[in-house]
Amino acid sequence: MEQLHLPAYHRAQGSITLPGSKSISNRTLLLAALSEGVTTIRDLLASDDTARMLEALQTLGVGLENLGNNDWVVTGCAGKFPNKQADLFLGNAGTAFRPLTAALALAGGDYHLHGVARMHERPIGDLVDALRQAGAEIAYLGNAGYPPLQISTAKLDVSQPIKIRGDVSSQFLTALLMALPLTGQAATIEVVGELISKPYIEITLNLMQRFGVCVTRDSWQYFHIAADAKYQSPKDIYVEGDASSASYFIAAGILAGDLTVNGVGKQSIQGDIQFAEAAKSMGGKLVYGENHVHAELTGKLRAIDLDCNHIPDAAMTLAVMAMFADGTSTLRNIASWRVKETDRIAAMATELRKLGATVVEGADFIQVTPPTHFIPNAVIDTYDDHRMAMCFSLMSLAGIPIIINDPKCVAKTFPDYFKVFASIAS
Ligand SMILES: O=C(O)C1=C[C@@H](OP(=O)(O)O)[C@@H](O)[C@H](O)C1
Ligand SMILES: C=C(OP(=O)(O)O)C(=O)O
Repeated sequence: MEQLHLPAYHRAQGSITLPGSKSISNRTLLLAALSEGVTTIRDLLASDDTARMLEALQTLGVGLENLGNNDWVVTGCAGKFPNKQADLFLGNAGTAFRPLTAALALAGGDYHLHGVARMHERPIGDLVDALRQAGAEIAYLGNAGYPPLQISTAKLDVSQPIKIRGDVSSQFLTALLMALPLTGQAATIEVVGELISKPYIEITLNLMQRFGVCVTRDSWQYFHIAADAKYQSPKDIYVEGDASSASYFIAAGILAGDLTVNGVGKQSIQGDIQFAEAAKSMGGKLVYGENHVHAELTGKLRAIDLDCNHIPDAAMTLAVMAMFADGTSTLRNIASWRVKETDRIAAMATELRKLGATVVEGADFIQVTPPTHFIPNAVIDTYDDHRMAMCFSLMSLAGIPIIINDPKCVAKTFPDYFKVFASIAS
């Protein structure tokens, strides 16, 4: 297994420019394909997750042109995918797998959707249950409730409200929302139970509107799509920097330096920009700009006790920052960590303990008490989870040498992470 030895750094200085948002990139690619017209997408993320979406759209027969410099041209097919039969490998990309499941189930055709082994352990039953209410034909090819899936053409009927659970993943609601305009019928969604990761639904609604479909809603429980809803290309659309990726460099500035993070700012449509508020509550010294955040050395941090349901990805960065706080920190309402790239509560607890931390893990929380003495040169397992690798790199900025196993797992959303990290660390 490849290992990356990070030495004891003591300074993070300079500026970095973020890659495009994964969540915005994959939504924008799919919405452009579901639209009439040609869309030029600027600053698209180039990573494993977007590569899986691009490959899938190409296999489906959607016109794609790479202009270089992360700019792409998508020739929309209005959801009438030219290829009605396809085998789609989607890796571990939740933002490809879930939305494509819904779009293909409602567009019609014979499609085999599969991914890496971990994707076949990530639940999708709540989305399949909702799509089946609309008449979709979806079969589980492995364990019930999980990928891989076989989708077949079906006779759809969305005349009745579609009930969907949102307490395992918000991506199921995202997927259903984005796909329903394909039916050409008015449709109502009723969310059953608590909806998690709500800011990602805001991203979905924002981008659907950019592509001409306005969803009316009653808070977080009812969403309505009109019969004449039809996606139209906005012609040009820019992808803002990834706010989850920003968290690592905001934390780097707070822990060791004087760092400007370009690509996200107070105008960001991403929920993970609220990581900055959480970091400030720990004492982090931050200044927002229109399209950047500046972070500087803060010294001892304050421990926090925070409901992190709105920032599930960036909350992992808080868990590592908690190692430099003046007491025990608790990150709550993060049950979804258990069904992501790995069981993130278990993984985070296991790896933080290797550094000497005392960690209590619950069904939906993690409690971190920093050690009095850090254990140097800990060998960190990353569980094929990009965020584990990126989070733990931060330890080195506090003068703690650390070894990261399988560092290339960052390719899921940030292939150049360690190159960018090395450019600011000293
Ligand atoms: O909709 C999205 O783009 C995402 C939603 C979140 O997942 P959950 O809704 O499952 O928490 C987040 O963890 C993921 O990285 C991206
Ligand atoms: C959970 C994540 O990804 P996804 O669900 O989109 O695979 C993530 O990027 O942390």
